[in-house]
Amino acid sequence: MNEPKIACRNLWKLYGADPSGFLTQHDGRPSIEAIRKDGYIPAVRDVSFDVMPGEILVVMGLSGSGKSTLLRCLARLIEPTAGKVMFETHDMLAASERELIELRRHKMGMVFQNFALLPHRTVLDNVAFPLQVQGVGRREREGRAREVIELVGLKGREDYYPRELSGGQQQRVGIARSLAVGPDLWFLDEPFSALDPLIRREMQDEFLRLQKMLNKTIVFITHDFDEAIRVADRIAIMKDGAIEQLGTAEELVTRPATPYVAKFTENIPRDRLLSVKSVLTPAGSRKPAANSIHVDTMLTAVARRIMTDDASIDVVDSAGVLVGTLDRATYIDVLYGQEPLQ
Ligand SMILES: Nc1ncnc2c1ncn2[C@@H]1O[C@H](COP(=O)(O)OP(=O)(O)OP(=O)(O)O)[C@@H](O)[C@H]1O
Repeated sequence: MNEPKIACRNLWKLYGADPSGFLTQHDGRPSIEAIRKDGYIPAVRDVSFDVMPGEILVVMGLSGSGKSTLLRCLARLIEPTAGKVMFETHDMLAASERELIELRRHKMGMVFQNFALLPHRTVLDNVAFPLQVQGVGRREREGRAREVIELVGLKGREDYYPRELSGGQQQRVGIARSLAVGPDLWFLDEPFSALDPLIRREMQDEFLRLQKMLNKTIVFITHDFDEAIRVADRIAIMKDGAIEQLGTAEELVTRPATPYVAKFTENIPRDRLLSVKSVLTPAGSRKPAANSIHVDTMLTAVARRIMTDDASIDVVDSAGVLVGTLDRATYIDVLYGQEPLQ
């Protein structure tokens, strides 16, 4: 059985006069109304989840919903008010300052939206910097830095200064720097939000390419649903410090747990997320037509045929058995929101 890389249980972070005392007064589970009434700010509210090795968990939510605070509580850059965070076998909230520094230096990588590069150091020195802090000798750290610089596509720019690079290139330096220590766990807080849309997409591709090779465990914050859909294994949607729902993009869209999630996801282009499975009309048992399609086909891939062919389409499973049919009316209703999904 695979153990989670991060397990977080009943995590709270309240801002205000006496958050711990307030939580105790309310048996550790105050309502949002009680929190507001007493003037506390619910930055993180009773959050529990696991992130499995190699998984990309995306955290989404409106501004102020608690995404950054949650991420920082996981690394204990912010002290949670209550709860538990396990990173592998390490109890993060019981760890000493010294252990925390060691864990952050050796096992965690962090990338934030303002790349925070050192302006008077070259690309090579910026990337090698975390290794220098670890006390790694010059030859070894520069060798490692060159490797990750090549990995992020910046070979040849080792001697440039940050001001001589574009925004996207600077962000690559930030990514290379966070990778230099070979972290197991990668925290990314809106890493691409300062970039213009084309470069942003390029960086997402680059990120996915890297992740394919490196297979890190990642917690990734973004405001942008397009970005979330591209990179996430699962998505957590936060509101007022709590996780409203955590699931795959398809689950959030097809089975929203709350009206808030339904509203939050209503503008996601469904054809990119949903497969034929979500729009099947039952069919009896008969021999499927020769031009039938597989049940896992994405809706976007059948758009042309649906629009040009008046007949409904037979849908089969991997064994070639008829599992239902797909017709134009249901397809349009599901995609354009006329029909609740099954
Ligand atoms: N040091 C602090 N003192 C008081 N309140 C704080 C502090 N830091 C954050 N907050 C509050 O906690 C809540 C969550 O903030 P947080 O920065 O985690 O939100 P976010 O979802 O990351 O927002 P954004 O998308 O704008 O970055 C907000 O209401 C914020 O004002």
